[in-house]
Amino acid sequence: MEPQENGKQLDGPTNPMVTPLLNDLYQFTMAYAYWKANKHNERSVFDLYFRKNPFGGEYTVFAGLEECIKFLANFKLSDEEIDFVRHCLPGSEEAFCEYLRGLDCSGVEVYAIPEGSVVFPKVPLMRVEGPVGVVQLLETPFLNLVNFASLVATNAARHRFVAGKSKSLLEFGARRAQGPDGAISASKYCYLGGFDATSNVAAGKLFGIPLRGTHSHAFVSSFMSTDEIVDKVLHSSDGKTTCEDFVSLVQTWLTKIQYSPSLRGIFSETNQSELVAFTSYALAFPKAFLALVDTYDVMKSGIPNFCAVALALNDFGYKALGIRLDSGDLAYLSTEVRNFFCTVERELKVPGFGKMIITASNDLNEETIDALNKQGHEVDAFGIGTYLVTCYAQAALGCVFKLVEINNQPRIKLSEDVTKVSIPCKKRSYRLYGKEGYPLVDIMTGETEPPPKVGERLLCRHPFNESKRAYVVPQRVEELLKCYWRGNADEAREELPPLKEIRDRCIKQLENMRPDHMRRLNPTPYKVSVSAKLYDFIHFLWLNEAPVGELQ
Ligand SMILES: Nc1ncnc2c1ncn2[C@@H]1O[C@H](COP(=O)(O)OP(=O)(O)OP(=O)(O)O)[C@@H](O)[C@H]1O
Ligand SMILES: O=P(O)(O)OC[C@H]1O[C@H](OP(=O)(O)OP(=O)(O)O)[C@H](O)[C@@H]1O
Ligand SMILES: O=C(O)c1cccnc1
Ligand SMILES: [Mg+2]
Repeated sequence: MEPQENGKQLDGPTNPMVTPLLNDLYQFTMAYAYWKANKHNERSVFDLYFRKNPFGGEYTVFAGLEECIKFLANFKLSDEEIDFVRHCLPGSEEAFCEYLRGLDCSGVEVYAIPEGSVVFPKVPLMRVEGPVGVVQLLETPFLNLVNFASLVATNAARHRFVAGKSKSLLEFGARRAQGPDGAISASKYCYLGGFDATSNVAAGKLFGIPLRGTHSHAFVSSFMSTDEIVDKVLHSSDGKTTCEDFVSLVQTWLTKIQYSPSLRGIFSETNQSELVAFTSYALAFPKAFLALVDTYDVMKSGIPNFCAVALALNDFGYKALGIRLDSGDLAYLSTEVRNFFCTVERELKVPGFGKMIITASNDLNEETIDALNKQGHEVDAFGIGTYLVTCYAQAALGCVFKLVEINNQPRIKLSEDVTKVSIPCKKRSYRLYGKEGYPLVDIMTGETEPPPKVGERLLCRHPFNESKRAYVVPQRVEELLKCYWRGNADEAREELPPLKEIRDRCIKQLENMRPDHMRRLNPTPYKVSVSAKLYDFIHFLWLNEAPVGELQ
């Protein structure tokens, strides 16, 4: 099989560790047992879905699909891998190796909700069909590729929701992420979920994500004296004039600020080595000067030092970018800093100085941003690491992969816990939109049922709770599952869009949700339903498969 996308060979997954062996042993033992029983080519249908929205919310962002399709398109066991699998299955027959050697995904079909969509519990994100021997081997890699991707994309979307549209959100997590893949995946999917940029250079190169960053305390504390600045020359931004001694110019500005009537009193002496560090950074990046201002004291040292350098740059046609705060009370400090910048703008008549960018970082998460909003703050950009990329508030999404049909026979998995009962049958799903343009309900139907029609009243039933049902007259009907892989068949399938397009889709869908589903406190659950026919069938099969107990 030639893995192709519109005639082009599809690359493999981003992480070369994603191979058919990135699997649980039991997938191979089952594959062997299917093969032994000559069942391996039976046509199976599996649904990949999750049961509960993460982070106490009522929505989830679906991510990871592109990586799954790239994995599928390149699914092939090497001879070395086959030898290892054989070694793991003592007593297995040599002929099984022949089977594994010929194994690929040419007989597999994948229908999925487009990546970046807002999705809900129980509705299949992916429907995977094909010979049970090979589809069984897709369970673990697919779940691995979707679970963290969707969790971290949802976490990013929630941070965006609380920060608001106008703030810049920067992902700073590489140092704290769970290993290299945790870092790369988090950068990719935080961008998908609505972040603006990452500090992770590898992710910038791999996915074209905008790169952003400031500098650290090490840079500030590494400087000790003015003598360390050897080259003090700064050419103006238009190249027409030259400042021979930028260090002295900065010092002159610091003195001016010190004697400015409205600024006097906020500070007296600033830390000199910090000033040297800022000056040196400005000489390296005159067009993109920014400073971390909390190494010694934000208001008494960092801010006046920063302003002295920024004003000196301004004399030669450069506009400084802004500052970063990395400790202390971020609401209070950002407000104080903004006031200071505005006073400088007014007193020293430097237009735009008050609009300098204030970036905040330091163990930020949804709650702290919410608290800052409530207190009032002047932060323009949030740099977020640990809580975002490790998904500190919830360890896993809990996506599962369940058999719903084999040889055209619907299958069900029962459980004492009704939320864990699977919804049988090869299904279709639709999103029904109401009069106000919001999605109202997702509905699953049997594969052969006629689709819901615009303007036609339809009964939507809770899959397990008999009394929960509603009539819906959809104003728009969107079929959710689209074909992303059809083995070798030439028939059209969906393209894999660039990451930026997936991100745009995600942002648009999140904006189009009814606000009560999105709020942080006690959000309204979005309705997920089945057709009347599917409801009846689920309960018929349930009764059929559940043994009747006997009381004695
Ligand atoms: N106004 C605020 N309201 C609520 N939380 C805040 C506010 N300002 C900062 N925070 C958060 O409070 C915590 C403060 O962290 P911590 O107690 O470690 O102090 P720190 O400022 O980092 O001190 P240090 O300089 O000693 O590291 C961080 O998680 C930060 O995001
Ligand atoms: O959301 P976060 O996990 O805080 O990610 C960002 C943090 O990473 C950097 O410093 P680092 O944490 O390495 O050092 P620090 O704790 O001494 O600031 C940066 O200064 C932020 O504080
Ligand atoms: O660029 C930054 O400011 C940055 C990057 C990673 C972690 N903390 C801060
Ligand atoms: Mg920190």
